[in-house]
Amino acid sequence: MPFTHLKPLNRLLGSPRARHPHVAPQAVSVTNTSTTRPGGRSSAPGIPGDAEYDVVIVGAGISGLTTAQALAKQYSDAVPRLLVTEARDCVGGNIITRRDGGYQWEEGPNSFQPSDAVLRAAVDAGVADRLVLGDPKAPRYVYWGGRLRATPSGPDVLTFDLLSLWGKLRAGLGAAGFKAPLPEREESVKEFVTRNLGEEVFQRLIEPFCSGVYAGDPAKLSMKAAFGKVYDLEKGGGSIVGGVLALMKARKQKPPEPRPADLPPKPKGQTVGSFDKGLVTLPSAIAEELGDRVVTGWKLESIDRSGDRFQLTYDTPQGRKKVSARSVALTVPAYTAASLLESRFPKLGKALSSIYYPPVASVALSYPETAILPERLGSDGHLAGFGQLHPRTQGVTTLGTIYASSLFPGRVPEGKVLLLSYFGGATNTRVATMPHGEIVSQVDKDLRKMLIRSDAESPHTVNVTVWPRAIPQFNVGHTDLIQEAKDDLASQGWQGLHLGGNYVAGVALGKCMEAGYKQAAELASHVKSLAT
Ligand SMILES: Cc1cc2nc3c(=O)[nH]c(=O)nc-3n(C[C@H](O)[C@H](O)[C@H](O)COP(=O)(O)OP(=O)(O)OC[C@H]3O[C@@H](n4cnc5c(N)ncnc54)[C@H](O)[C@@H]3O)c2cc1C
Ligand SMILES: C=Cc1c2[nH]c(c1C)Cc1[nH]c(c(CCC(=O)O)c1C)Cc1[nH]c(c(C)c1CCC(=O)O)Cc1[nH]c(c(C)c1C=C)C2
Repeated sequence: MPFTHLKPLNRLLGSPRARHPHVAPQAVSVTNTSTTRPGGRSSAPGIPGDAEYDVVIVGAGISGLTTAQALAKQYSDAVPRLLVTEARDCVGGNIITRRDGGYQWEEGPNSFQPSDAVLRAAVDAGVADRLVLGDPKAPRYVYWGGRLRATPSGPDVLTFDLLSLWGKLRAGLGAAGFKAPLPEREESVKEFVTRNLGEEVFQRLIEPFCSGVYAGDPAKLSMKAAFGKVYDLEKGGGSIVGGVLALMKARKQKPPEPRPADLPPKPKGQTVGSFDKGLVTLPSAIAEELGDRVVTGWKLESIDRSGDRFQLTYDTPQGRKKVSARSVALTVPAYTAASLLESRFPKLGKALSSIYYPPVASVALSYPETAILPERLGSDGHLAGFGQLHPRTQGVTTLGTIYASSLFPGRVPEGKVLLLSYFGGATNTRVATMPHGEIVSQVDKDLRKMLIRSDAESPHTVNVTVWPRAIPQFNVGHTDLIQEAKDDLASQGWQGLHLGGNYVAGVALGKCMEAGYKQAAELASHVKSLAT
């Protein structure tokens, strides 16, 4: 289990894509083989213009789809007329699974933490039997001082060698409360962690962890917004240990509600999950269940208000269409929400357009198993572990690499390994304009320092995807920006327009799903309040 003594942090913590030339591609990928993207849906031509709905959800990424799924399953009485609209020709948003030549890989997210929200979505979509879980013991490595070192995994918390003895002592003392108090001003992740746990924990564990979750810059990310649960520990308990104890006491006094009987058992340890045919299984299954309540190729062009209804104008394969709704959930990226609303809501426009999305490349390379350095092989002779992260100080450009073929079975031809590396991010924005060949060469060069034999043959490039705007950064001030945007909408009585999506919910897939369920309840309650 990685980062165990920081477990709370972990816990929180087809081309052309667009049907229309004016829809900006979300990611640009080049695959060595021709494939079609699973999960694609054709647009439903049957939706009439000027149709009236109770709720319209804009965006069929995981946030919009789980909101719709919950509305359809739990609130169909309050919300009988529901429509989900997606600009691209397929559902899933960032979730893109591809398969070809014996390989299966993810271009966007690679896995999720199997929280109850995720399990609920899988059960409701009828795909719980297709869940696959990674080995909870698979180590995560950090490259430090010329070696890959396992992050602590419980029993080895005192002996692991990623931190020095002094680093461990400093972290222990700080966690117990021997540290400067929480300041009034909002701290960055770097400031918070250095103050609480010391420089070593920051440099060797948390800085790479920020790459592995946000591809972000920890000097800019906000502790409160990016890792709120850990922030709350110190705030609520005076120290990290104090916060954990207070939380345990509160849980004892008010035990959690029993889990619904239809959910699969809670997975043991800190594992990650996917589906046998990849992450796209879930959005595809939800969209399938929703049937003609989902339309693709529908790009929202404008939103207006008339009386107590919202008027939405779309560019669709059948031309311009208008629909009206009592309530709208906008689950598009922050920059899209800003451009749709800024003329009427300048404060919202300024707030949302300032949320930064750095570019990230995901690079899938395959090597023969014989190319792996012998010391990286497990007792079964295969590459062992979840993956590795590379602190920015260690002379490696690639942010990190997931051992994709080790994590879940059946994703490579016999005798091969598939490594999914990430490149760029908030501290290396040059990736957006780098030729793909150059990115691949650099990743390969980096891997030969740590994982691949220096004399190994060149890798087979399975895929390179460059996300020009990959992940929203929860930088210092983020919580205030979201509040400003919501306040601006409320000031003109537009509470029926809900802002959703990962820049509000949190970037983890599980967070998006959790927020989707909450948003469904709010939308249903808004619609009910209008009806009475
Ligand atoms: C490279 C990468 C790796 C990641 N790895 C992980 C991981 O391992 N685990 C994890 O938990 N998370 C990971 N994430 C984060 C996670 O994938 C996202 O936070 C999540 O998928 C966001 O879902 P969403 O529905 O909020 O947004 P999106 O997926 O962005 O969906 C928004 C949708 O809105 C549509 N849209 C945009 N404009 C319009 C318009 N005008 N009209 C109609 N529709 C519109 C878009 O086409 C899109 O489909 C990763 C992300 C990236 C980019
Ligand atoms: C640039 C590299 C990235 C890698 N994954 C992501 C990026 C930006 C995005 C990402 N990864 C995770 C999440 C969800 C977090 C959550 O709270 O559930 C997101 C948005 C999961 C994750 N991946 C790694 C860790 C340590 C975590 C946290 C949860 C866990 O422990 O499982 C590690 C990791 N991510 C990447 C690599 C190369 C890597 C290496 C070990 C890629």
